[in-house]
Formats: sequence, C-alpha cells, structure tokens
Amino acid sequence: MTRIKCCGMTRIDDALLAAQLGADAIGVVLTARSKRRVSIGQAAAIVAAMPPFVTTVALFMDDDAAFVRDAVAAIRPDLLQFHGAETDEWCSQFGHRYLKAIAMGDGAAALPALRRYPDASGLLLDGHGLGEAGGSGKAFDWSLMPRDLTQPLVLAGGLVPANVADAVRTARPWGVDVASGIESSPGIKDSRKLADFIRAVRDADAQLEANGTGG
Ligand SMILES: O=C(O)c1ccccc1N[C@@H]1O[C@H](COP(=O)(O)O)[C@@H](O)[C@H]1O
Repeated sequence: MTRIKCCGMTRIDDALLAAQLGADAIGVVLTARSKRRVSIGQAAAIVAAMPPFVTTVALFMDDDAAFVRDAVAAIRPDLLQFHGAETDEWCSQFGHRYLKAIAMGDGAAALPALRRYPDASGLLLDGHGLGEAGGSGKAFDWSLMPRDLTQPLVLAGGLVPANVADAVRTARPWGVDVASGIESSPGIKDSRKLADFIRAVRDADAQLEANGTGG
C-alpha cells in the first residue's frame, strides 16, 4: 500500500478531512520560504487536533537550528522534513526521526545526493531544482526513482489527482507527498481534489495488487 502525505496544512478542518479520507500523514510548513507557512502556534494546534495513527510532519528548509528546536518542542510532530542544503549530521542533531528531501529538478545529476543521508528515516524525491523551494508543483522524471536503496522513498513534486496513479505505477514509491495538487490556492485545500487524490492512489494500489505486482 502506498502511504499518502498531504502537506502544507494551514487549517485544522483541512487536516481532519485528509485524515478522514484516509491520508496516512499530514504536514505543516514552518519555513519562511513558503506560501503555506504557518506559525509555531498554528502548527501546534493542527498537530494536536489529529486523530491517532495519522503521522504529523513539520517541514523546514535551511532554517536556524534554534528555530527548529523551538518548533519541535512546541509542536511535537512525529517526523521532521528538511528541504534545503542541510547535511545528515545537521538533520540528526534534533534527535528526531526525519525525512530528507532531494531536489530532482536537475535529473540524474541529483542521484548521488540520495546516498548522503544514512540517518534519514526516508528520502523524499521532489521535482524542484537545487536551491529552489518545494511546493512548486514541478514534477521530475519518475523513471529516475532508484530501486536499490534500502531507505523508503517518497515521491513528490507536481502530483495531482490525474497523474498520481501513473506515478505510483511507474515509480512504485513507499509513499507520495502532495501540496499544491490538492489546493484551490496556496495553503487552502480543495475537498474534491483531496478526495480524488486519495482515491486515485488507492485505486492504483488495488490494480497493482490485482495484477500480482503489488510488491
Ligand atoms: O509546500 C511548500 O510550500 C514547501 C516549501 C518549501 C519546501 C517544501 C515545500 N513543500 C513540499 O514540496 C513537495 C511538493 O509539493 P507540490 O505537491 O509539488 O506542491 C512536498 O513534499 C511538500 O511537502
């Protein structure tokens, strides 16, 4: 089964709807480099409202360590997600499980970076270029998804209800992550797109299972 994370939550009701519809994780964006940025207080309220068994993720990008520490203490997310030039050692300093995003916008040239985060719980391959912010709606060539890494791989970047089934079939990721593809405007989730996205992933999973290729 492909895990689904819905990122960039700014409203408790959107996050609750994602959970009700079957999302495995929701994300809150703390970095100033985002149109979906929420305050630490807003993020803490969204995370606190989540039901059990929904993983909560706090997203940062080249932020100060002191800011990350304060945010983690107040929000108490299950997982951190780093999108910038942070090193494995830097990401590990918080003693928290984390996902490291790798910018895949430059194609195969980005692949060596996937080997630089042995302490990450998983790697998130995003469609933006190196140094650019995520949440851009940019996709990358899904056939570049490596098959020989032991860490779980999360596919992100430019996923929408209409292409996510193809992405799952092509890249066979551990999970998918979406921000702009389920929105009516930055940070405002669209209930129809959210439902269609989750259904498309589950239908793709069911089809792979029926074909005996569900892995
Ligand atoms: O969502 C943001 O605003 C954001 C800002 C800075 C870094 C990452 C961000 N979001 C992450 O970007 C990817 C893909 O987003 P999209 O579906 O293409 O809009 C996803 O992992 C978000 O978590």
